[in-house]
Amino acid sequence: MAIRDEQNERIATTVITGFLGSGKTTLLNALLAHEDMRNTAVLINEFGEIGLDHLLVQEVSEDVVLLNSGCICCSVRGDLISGLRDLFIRRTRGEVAPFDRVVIETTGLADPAPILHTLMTDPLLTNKFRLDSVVSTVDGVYGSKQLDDHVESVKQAAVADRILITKADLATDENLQALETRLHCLNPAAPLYRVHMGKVEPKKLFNAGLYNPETKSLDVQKWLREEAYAGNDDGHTHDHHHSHEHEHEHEHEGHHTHHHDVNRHDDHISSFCLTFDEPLHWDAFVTWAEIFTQMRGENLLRIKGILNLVGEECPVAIHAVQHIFHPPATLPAWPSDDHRSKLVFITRDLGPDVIRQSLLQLNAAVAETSGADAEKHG
Ligand SMILES: Nc1nc2c(ncn2[C@@H]2O[C@H](COP(=O)(O)OP(=O)(O)OP(=O)(O)O)[C@@H](O)[C@H]2O)c(=O)[nH]1
Repeated sequence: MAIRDEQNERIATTVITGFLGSGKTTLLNALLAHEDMRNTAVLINEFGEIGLDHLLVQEVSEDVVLLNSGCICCSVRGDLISGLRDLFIRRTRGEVAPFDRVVIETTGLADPAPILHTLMTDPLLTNKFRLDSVVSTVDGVYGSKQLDDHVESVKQAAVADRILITKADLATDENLQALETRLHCLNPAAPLYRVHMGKVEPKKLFNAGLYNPETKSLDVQKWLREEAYAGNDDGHTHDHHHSHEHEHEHEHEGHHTHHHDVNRHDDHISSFCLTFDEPLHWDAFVTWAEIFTQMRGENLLRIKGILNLVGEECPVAIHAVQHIFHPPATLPAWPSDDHRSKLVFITRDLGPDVIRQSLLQLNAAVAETSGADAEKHG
């Protein structure tokens, strides 16, 4: 599915999130030393905090350095978003190398959603940058306890495209497998990698977005990964029916059962895929999205989908993080012969039935109104 070149020109952006002390800085330091990070700009809050000194080779200006790997490292005091704009302006003026990827570390932020929302909706940024991936670090030792105690930790795992289990060297295999099973339930489509002192090939963390720069095309199947939600479809939340089979590329796979504790935050989380055989009316989907984001925004963690719309030949991709939707993208063609609408959800205290029924009801209402209008005018 080839697309226009301007998609290609937007700068791929990766956001690194994760609980306090879960290994974000260690990951970043390991990444910065990697030569595949050439052409990458990294935004961090403060150089001081991260201890980069031994890596610095050339100071470009007070807050920008060029590393051995060729990577540009930029420290931002305050707002990461204005930092991103500044960095882009410097790139345009030739003051820094023409990087084609940005990695943002969200130190000190419990919830990555505000940054993701700005990246997804700020017109100045969406023109120049595209959100490619969200990477979450989860502590191999304390991760389970953090999922129990802190809902932010659950949200960080739910919005991730890639999950890195850190400090695997300090945890037992049994604990790691239980943690992996739990994370896989929370977010079935995100590949899980165990890492030691942040060592991971950078390319494993990138190219999770809809646009695949290798093929210069939109790769819906790789992006949606609805097959990962198999067994959770239509009415089966993970509490009851989630398959513990790990279908994806774990570096270490686990097939273990775990014991449920009723108070665990992630026992309130469901992940599922809804499929609609009949085309949907765009007005019905928009009304549904408005109602649910206003009334149940807190319960939506992530939505991705491909829609078959009445009157449209081509599919439309939609993507939301919590209550904020990305601008919808019309794709140039269907990726396969399967033209059904598919929506994958990660939700909190919100099951698939109410979503399916409300969307179908709204769709029937819009169909009836448009049918009546057509009759009136015909
Ligand atoms: N043994 C071991 N220690 C690790 C590993 N990854 C990180 N650590 C240690 O864990 C501690 C916390 O790691 P950081 O990278 O600072 O974590 P962080 O998420 O950046 O922490 P904040 O910025 O405070 O949120 C440090 O002492 C690291 O050296 C690992 O894979 N193995």
